[in-house]
Amino acid sequence: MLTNHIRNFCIIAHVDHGKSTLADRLLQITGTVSDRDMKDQILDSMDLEREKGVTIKASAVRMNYHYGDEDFELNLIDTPGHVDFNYEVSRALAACEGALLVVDATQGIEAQTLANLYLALELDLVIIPVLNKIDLPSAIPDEIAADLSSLLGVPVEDMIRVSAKAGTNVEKILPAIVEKIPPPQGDNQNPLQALIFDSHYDSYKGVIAYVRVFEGQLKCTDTLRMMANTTEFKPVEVGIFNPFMHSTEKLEAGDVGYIASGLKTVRDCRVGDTITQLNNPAPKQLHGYKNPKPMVFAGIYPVEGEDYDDLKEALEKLQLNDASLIYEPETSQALNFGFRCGFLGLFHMEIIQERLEREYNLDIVLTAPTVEYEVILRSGSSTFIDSPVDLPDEGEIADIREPWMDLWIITPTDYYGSVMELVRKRNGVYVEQEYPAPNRVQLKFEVPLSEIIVNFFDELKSRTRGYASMDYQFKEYRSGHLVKLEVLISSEPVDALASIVHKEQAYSKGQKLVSKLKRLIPQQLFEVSIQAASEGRIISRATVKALRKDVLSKCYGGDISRKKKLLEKQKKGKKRMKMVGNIEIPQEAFMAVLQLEED
Ligand SMILES: Nc1nc2c(ncn2[C@@H]2O[C@H](COP(=O)(O)OP(=O)(O)OP(=O)(O)O)[C@@H](O)[C@H]2O)c(=O)[nH]1
Repeated sequence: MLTNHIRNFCIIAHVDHGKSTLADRLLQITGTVSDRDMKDQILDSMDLEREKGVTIKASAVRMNYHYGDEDFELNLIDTPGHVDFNYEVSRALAACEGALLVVDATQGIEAQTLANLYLALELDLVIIPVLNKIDLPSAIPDEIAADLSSLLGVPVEDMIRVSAKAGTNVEKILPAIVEKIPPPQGDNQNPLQALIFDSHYDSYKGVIAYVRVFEGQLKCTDTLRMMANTTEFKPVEVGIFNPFMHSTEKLEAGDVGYIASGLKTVRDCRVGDTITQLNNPAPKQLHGYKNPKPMVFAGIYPVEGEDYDDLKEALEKLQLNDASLIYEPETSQALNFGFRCGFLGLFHMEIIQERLEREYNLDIVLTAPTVEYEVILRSGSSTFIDSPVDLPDEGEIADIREPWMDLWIITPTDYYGSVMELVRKRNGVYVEQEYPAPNRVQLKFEVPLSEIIVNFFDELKSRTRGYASMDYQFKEYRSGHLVKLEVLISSEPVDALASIVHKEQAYSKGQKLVSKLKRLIPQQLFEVSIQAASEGRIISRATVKALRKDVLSKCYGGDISRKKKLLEKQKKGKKRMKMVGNIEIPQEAFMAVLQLEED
C-alpha cells in the first residue's frame, strides 16, 4: 500500500480511562474482529497467553478502513499502561505519527494523561482528544472539554465525545484519524531502519519483534542485524497483526508489523533498538535507544523451601517476556534460598509479585525493597549496591549516595495540604505547582526514591480519597547521610532485617522496629534479646521472656488422638516460622521493616 494510505496511531490515557475498551470498539467497527469473536479487551491478552501457553499478543493491529472512496490501513499500536514503563511507552509513540488522547469524562486530566501527552508532544505526534464515558451520569463533559481545550490550545468542538462501552460516537474517530494524522514518510529504496517498539516470546518462533519500518523494506530471506545490540539473525517469518499474526511476503517503509526472529530471549531483542540489513546497513540507528535500568530491588523467597524450583521456573518464564525483570540467586541466613530481583519501579515490582502469586500460585515473601546506592569508598573508588548486606564496612565508606526522583502529583486542590505533608514526611522537596484545570493542582517535588517505594502510593490514595495520581522519573544520585540499620537477635545480626536509612531517622526507626519485633517474635523456651544497631552503637533493645510452651498440658485424660492432633497443629504452626540459629521468627517479622511507615 502507498504510504499516503497508511496511518499509524496509538491510544494514550491514564489507567482505567478506557483505552482497551475503545480499542475493542475500533476493531469491531472496522470489522477487524467479528462481533462473535469479540473477546473483551483483545489488546489485553494476558489471559489468553496464560490459557494457551503461547502468546497471541496483539499490541499492534492493522485495521482496514474505507473512507471517501479510498482504502486506508490504520495501524493501532498499544502502549503499556504503567508509569514504570515510560520508556516502552515512548518507543511505542515513536512508531506513530498521531495519538488519540483518551480522557475519562468523569475524572478529567490525571498524572498519566499529562505524562503521556508530554511524551507524545516531544515526538511531534498529532493529538486527537477524545472524551470517554459520556454515558455515565457523573460525567461532566463540558467542564472537562474546556480543561482539555485550554491544555491543548484547540477549540472545545475538537473534542470527540464518546462512550467506548456503548459505542456512541466511536465511528467519528476514524475519519479524524485519516484527516488529521499525517501518513508516514520513508523510502523503500533506502537502507532498512525498523524500530522495535515491543516484543514477546513465542515458544515456536522465538522472540517476536514488533516493528515500525521507517526506511527501506525487509523480507524473510534477508539477514538482519540489531544496531545497538549487534545480534545478527535470519527471520523465521515476517508479517502483520490483523489482529492475530498473519505472515506476509515483506514489510515496507511506513508499515507496522512483526519479525519472528527465532531468538531465544527478549534480551537480544531490546525495545528501542533499530533493525537493519546485514549487507546493506543503515548509516545510523534511529534516535532514542536506551537500556532501561532496574531501580528497585527486593529479595523474593518461597515460604516453603520446596517451592524454590517452582519459583525459579516462574521467574524464568516471566523474564521471557519482560526484559526489564532481572534476578539472581541469593541466600539469606534467615530466609534460606531465594532470588534478588530488580524492577523498573514500584509498580513493576507489584505486578511481578502479583503474577507470581496469582498466575503461578506461589506463596512468597518479599524482603524490604531497596534502591541502588552508590557507595563512595575512602580509597576513591565507588561501587553500586542494592542490598544492605553488601554494604562495605563503615570504616571504608566515605559517602553513600541515593537515587532522587522528580515526582509529579495531580490532586484536587482540597487535598493540597495533605499531599504536601505526606511528601515532606518522606523527605521530599517542593519544586513548583501548576493548575492544569480549575480545582486541580499539579505539584512537582524531588524525593528520594527510597522514600516512595513503600506504601507511598497507597497513602497518597487514602489521603486524597483515591483522587490523586502520580508520575515519577529518575533525576540524579545525591549524597544522603545514609547509614545501615542492623537488627541483632540474641546478639546475631539478621541480614534480612537490615536496612539502609537516613541517619536522622535511624534512632526512631530502630526503636519502632525493635518494639514491633518484640510483639511478633513468640516466646521461646529461652530468653531472646532483640537489638537495633547503627554505626557501631546499640540504639534500642528489648527482650522476649522465656516460656515453656506445653501444648499437651491442655489435655487431661489420656485421649491419644486428641494429643496427636494438637502436636500436628503445633507442627503446622511452626512451618510458617523461619529458624534463625535456634530461634523461631515468624514471616511477619521480616515484613516489619517494610511496615514501619504505617505506624
Ligand atoms: N460507563 C462506561 N464505562 C467505560 C467506558 N469505557 C470504559 N469503561 C470502563 O472503564 C473501565 C476501564 O476501562 P479499560 O478499557 O480497561 O481502561 P484502560 O484505560 O484500558 O485501563 P488499563 O488497561 O488498566 O490502562 C472498565 O471497567 C470499562 O468497562 C465508557 O465509555 N463508559
